[in-house]
Amino acid sequence: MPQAKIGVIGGSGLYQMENMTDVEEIRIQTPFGDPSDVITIGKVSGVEMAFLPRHGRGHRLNPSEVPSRANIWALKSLGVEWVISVSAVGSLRQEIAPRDLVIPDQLLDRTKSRVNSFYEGGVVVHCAFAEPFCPTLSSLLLESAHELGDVKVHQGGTYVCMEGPLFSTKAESNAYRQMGMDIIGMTALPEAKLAREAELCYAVIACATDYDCWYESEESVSVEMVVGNLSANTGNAKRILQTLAQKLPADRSTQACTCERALDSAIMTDPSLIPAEAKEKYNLLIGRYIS
Ligand SMILES: CSC[C@H]1O[C@H](OP(=O)(O)O)[C@H](O)[C@@H]1O
Ligand SMILES: Nc1ncnc2[nH]cnc12
Repeated sequence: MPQAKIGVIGGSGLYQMENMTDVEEIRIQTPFGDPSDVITIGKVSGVEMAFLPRHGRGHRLNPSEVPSRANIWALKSLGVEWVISVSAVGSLRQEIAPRDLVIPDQLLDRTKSRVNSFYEGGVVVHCAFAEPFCPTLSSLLLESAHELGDVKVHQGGTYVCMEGPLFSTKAESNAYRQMGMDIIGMTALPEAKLAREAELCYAVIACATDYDCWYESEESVSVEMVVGNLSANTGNAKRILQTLAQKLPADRSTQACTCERALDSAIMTDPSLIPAEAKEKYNLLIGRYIS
């Protein structure tokens, strides 16, 4: 099986990476079903990268249907350590204009019907999630975006993740603004939680496509508006990934982030009481802690 250290989950508008060379498509099965689509492995700036379109090619899966457990598991099984999500978001702040990029540093969960954890069936795990995005990866993304020179990028901000698939009401949009949220989307959760449970470094390039529906002098969000602004944004996201690929350190243990050891002291269940079948099932994620 080919391996890659970098995984990219493409969101709305990003279904393939044309700047990849030496590409190979692989279909991966996981204990949590099939990922959103085949995974393309290839080289970007000479570095191995695995690419997975979150909604499937042709955008067939709505945000609630995205098989996040299978997606994160599949990337982990390829040896991925760094996961970058490219995501379309609405802006809840005047200063974050459509086509700007944001590297968020906080998350608020407003999803209602998603499974948030890998662990069940006799394995209980409580990971720290105070810092939901990897600070190392986020700052390298920011640095890469700044180096492009012609992209407006905002450092930090809170991403509120709603269930969807309908967009928000004006009451909701204004309430999120009053709560201090900066951008809104439908997909960073449970992805970020699952990445943490799989000890992956995870960060988001959020591409602002609209002002949601709070801004009285602007048209409310529509798919047409999102798609119109996305083509410029996804092009910039691809350029950032090209720069980032050359910056990622070979060894995560030298970095300040603790993502690589997120399960240290997080597994509550007495290993001797974990059922043999659960041990086998979760070997990829927790084998080194329970054997
Ligand atoms: C097409 S607009 C709504 C859709 O776009 C975002 O998806 P993604 O984060 O995968 O880029 C948003 O979360 C919604 O799923
Ligand atoms: N306004 C919005 N709300 C939720 N998800 C979005 N994705 C892009 N724009 C969005």
